[in-house]
Amino acid sequence: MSRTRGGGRHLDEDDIRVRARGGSRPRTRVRPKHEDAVEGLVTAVDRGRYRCLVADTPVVAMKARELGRGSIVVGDRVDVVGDLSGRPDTLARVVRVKERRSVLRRTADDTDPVERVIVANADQLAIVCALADPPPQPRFVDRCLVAAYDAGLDPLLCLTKADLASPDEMLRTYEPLGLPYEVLSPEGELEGLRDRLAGRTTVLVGSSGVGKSTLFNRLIPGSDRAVGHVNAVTGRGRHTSTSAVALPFENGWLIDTPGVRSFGLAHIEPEDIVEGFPDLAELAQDCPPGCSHQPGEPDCAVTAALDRGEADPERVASLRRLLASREGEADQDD
Ligand SMILES: Nc1nc2c(ncn2[C@@H]2O[C@H](COP(=O)(O)OP(=O)(O)OP(=O)(O)O)[C@@H](O)[C@H]2O)c(=O)[nH]1
Repeated sequence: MSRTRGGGRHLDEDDIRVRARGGSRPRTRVRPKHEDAVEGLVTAVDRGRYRCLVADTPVVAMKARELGRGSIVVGDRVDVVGDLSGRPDTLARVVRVKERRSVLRRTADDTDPVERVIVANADQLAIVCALADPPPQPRFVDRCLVAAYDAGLDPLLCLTKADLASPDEMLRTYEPLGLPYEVLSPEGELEGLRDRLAGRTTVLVGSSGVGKSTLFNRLIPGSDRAVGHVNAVTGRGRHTSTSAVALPFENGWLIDTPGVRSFGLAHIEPEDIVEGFPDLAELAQDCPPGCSHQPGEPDCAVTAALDRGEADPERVASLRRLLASREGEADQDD
């Protein structure tokens, strides 16, 4: 079996056991080569069942045994065989997972080395943060940014409840990062946000109460987030709040992650965060190995450039904040 860089597996001919010539009886069970497999997109996962969209038909599938323990997540492109009619009580089989373009991961907490893939093949991370009720949570935003940089997703800041408070302070905080953002209120236009989402695969994250469901339901009226999750895979009323669900939106996909309230970042190396700041990454090449880039760190080339006036102080401050959030020093928003 060959493994691809993104963790996908392809079966090749070595994987198919060939009966030695000269056997007396023909095999009764021929292992299919899956040449007839059809490509599908995983839109929901629930306890070993994968809802896949196959040529516009929603099909429920299980994982073929030969795929072993490797995970299949929402956003995966897969090859499916078997009953693809989508009729109730039919079950197809996922036989291949295609190479992933991107992988959004989290660790359960900052001390847990086990990383989980949450979503595959997304290209944008929409970080939903309220301006009031609950108060803005810049540290949550920072952690999401680190996860986005690590996954290679473009971050998008969605500031909700602008009818309750001004976005100015949050915008000042994030201005040095040059983040795209949308300021949203109940009666306000959604056109700008729609444009940013159209044609892309966007994962939405936000902590409880920030208005993520409200936003989802405005963008996709009738999607009824909570009920949607329950029915997406099994058609039954079971609560599946921890798994992601992809919904089609304007030639792209919106992926809701109801169970993801924060990102454990233990799997992320500080260098990966610095890479998110190309201007500072170049300077950091002259730092000693393992440099924290924090004030007082000996021989830090970033600090030296800052002192010479050759580094943007706001960007250095942002980088330091994100590095600190990786260390868990700024885990909780006040
Ligand atoms: N004033 C104001 N209230 C809002 C806005 N958006 C959402 N709300 C309210 O905020 C509360 C929380 O909204 P939800 O959409 O349920 O928030 P959520 O992020 O999905 O939270 P969970 O359901 O806990 O995941 C609800 O009472 C909404 O009516 C907004 O733009 N302005």
